[in-house]
Amino acid sequence: MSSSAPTSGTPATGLVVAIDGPSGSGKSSTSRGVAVRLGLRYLDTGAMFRAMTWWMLRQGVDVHDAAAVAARVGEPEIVSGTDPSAPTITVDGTDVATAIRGEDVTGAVSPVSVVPEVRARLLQLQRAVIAAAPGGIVVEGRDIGSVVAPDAPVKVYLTADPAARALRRAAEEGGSDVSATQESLLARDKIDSGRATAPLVMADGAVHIDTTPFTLDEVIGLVVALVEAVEAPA
Ligand SMILES: Nc1ncnc2c1ncn2[C@@H]1O[C@H](COP(=O)(O)OP(=O)(O)OP(=O)(O)O)[C@@H](O)[C@H]1O
Ligand SMILES: Nc1ccn([C@H]2C[C@H](O)[C@@H](COP(=O)(O)O)O2)c(=O)n1
Repeated sequence: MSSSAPTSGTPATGLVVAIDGPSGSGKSSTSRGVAVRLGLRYLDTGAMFRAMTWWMLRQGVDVHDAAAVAARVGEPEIVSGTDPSAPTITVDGTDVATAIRGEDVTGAVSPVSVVPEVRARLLQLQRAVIAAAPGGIVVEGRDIGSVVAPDAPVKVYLTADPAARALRRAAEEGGSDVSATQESLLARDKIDSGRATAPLVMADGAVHIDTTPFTLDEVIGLVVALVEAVEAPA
């Protein structure tokens, strides 16, 4: 683990644990595990970008036309349920939890995510969810520690070797092609890190955990220890 300098200030809301990192580094599984162990809420911001993308595709919007995407960004109602044992996501009342994991959405989410109007709309929704979780929340994505909740008292940046990430993802998907999976992860990393607005970066004050040698339970334990250290009385 390594850490850069801490930021100053505390959030106006309850405890926020910000977890960022590249695709397949273990953000969702770690965040849910930490939230369950600590009795916190959980928000998957990637699911919100996927939900927006799902809606654009369904409306026939050309996802490579940023102006066309920006023009429609205010229309869908995206609602995230924050129970870490059973997170939900709906668009205009339709459960899209399964649909947003399809190849069509995965292939289109990067161009939608770079559109500044998309990021601005989802940032507003993300901050509203955080504000509605006064007991504390674990929030995961790409820009949580840098943009969404820069004052979060616990910030974690998860990574893993591309080969480990591809193997884990392929195993999850029932043995899909590992090298194709790795290529797709790396392509999304490149876009996420290279975009002008809210690129994937390790936020100031974040603790870096390379999860490659650790089991999921071990990584959850490391993050829980970081939270407990922050919450312990001086
Ligand atoms: N430390 C770990 N050891 C082994 N497997 C892990 C570990 N962390 C996560 N995994 C597994 O790796 C896969 C990817 O994890 P997860 O979906 O949590 O990553 P992610 O960073 O949220 O991905 P994405 O950004 O694409 O949503 C899952 O099958 C998960 O169970
Ligand atoms: N805070 C976030 C969260 C996600 N994205 C984008 C980048 C990803 O490729 C895509 C899907 O996220 P995933 O489900 O893989 O976590 O959404 C983002 O730009 N900012």
